[in-house]
Amino acid sequence: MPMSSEPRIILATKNQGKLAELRQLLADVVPAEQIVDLSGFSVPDIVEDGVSFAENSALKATITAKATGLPVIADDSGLCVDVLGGAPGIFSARWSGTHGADRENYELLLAQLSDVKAEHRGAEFRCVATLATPEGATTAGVGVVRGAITTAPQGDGGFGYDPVFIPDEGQHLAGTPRSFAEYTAAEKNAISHRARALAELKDAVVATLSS
Ligand SMILES: O=P(O)(O)OP(=O)(O)OP(=O)(O)OC[C@H]1O[C@@H](n2cnc3c(O)ncnc32)[C@H](O)[C@@H]1O
Ligand SMILES: [Mg+2]
Repeated sequence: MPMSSEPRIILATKNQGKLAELRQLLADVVPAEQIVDLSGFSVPDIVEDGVSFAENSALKATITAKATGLPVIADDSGLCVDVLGGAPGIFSARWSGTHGADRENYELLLAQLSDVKAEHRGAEFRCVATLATPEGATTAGVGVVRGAITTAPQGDGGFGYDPVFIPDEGQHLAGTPRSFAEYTAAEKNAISHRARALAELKDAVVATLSS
């Protein structure tokens, strides 16, 4: 890999929470100064009209790579609740009707689940991360983390639905069950859907940057 501080890979997300996590998750394979966000690039507005995380993730990555001429990583993700048949799913970002209204989105979800007993509150975060080259090649990684929906928000960290999601794997950590919004960044990055999707992509990222 050339020792250059030129941007070499773009993270194609407008979500600041995702952006921070993706930067941390790539830190072991790409020097920080070679990873840039969308600011400074002219990319057409992307309509996420796919019907799966995979389709929307590929749309965001391929359109951005073609528009910028650089390799791109995009992430499409969301919360899938068992008793809602997998909703909000691909509609997670605008479940309440307003895109990116995190509090309204999780409050609506909690209201919808208000009569659902603890044993039926299972859910999972899903993420598909796509690496696209300007030539149109794509590689995808998929990640899932299982957990349960709380009855009230817990914690101020993270973003999106983190205050209402308690990961099953958190049970080995000390103390009462904590939501993702009560995890440190490192704790969340150790088990998250996004970390797992990125782990599947890392070899392809290294190969693309060294070609
Ligand atoms: O499309 P981009 O620009 O990447 O940003 P976005 O926020 O619209 O992202 P998505 O279309 O992938 O929608 C994903 C939504 O799912 C939620 N979400 C995804 N990962 C999450 C996580 O790790 N913690 C909490 N909520 C998450 C969050 O509310 C996001 O807005
Ligand atoms: Mg989006």
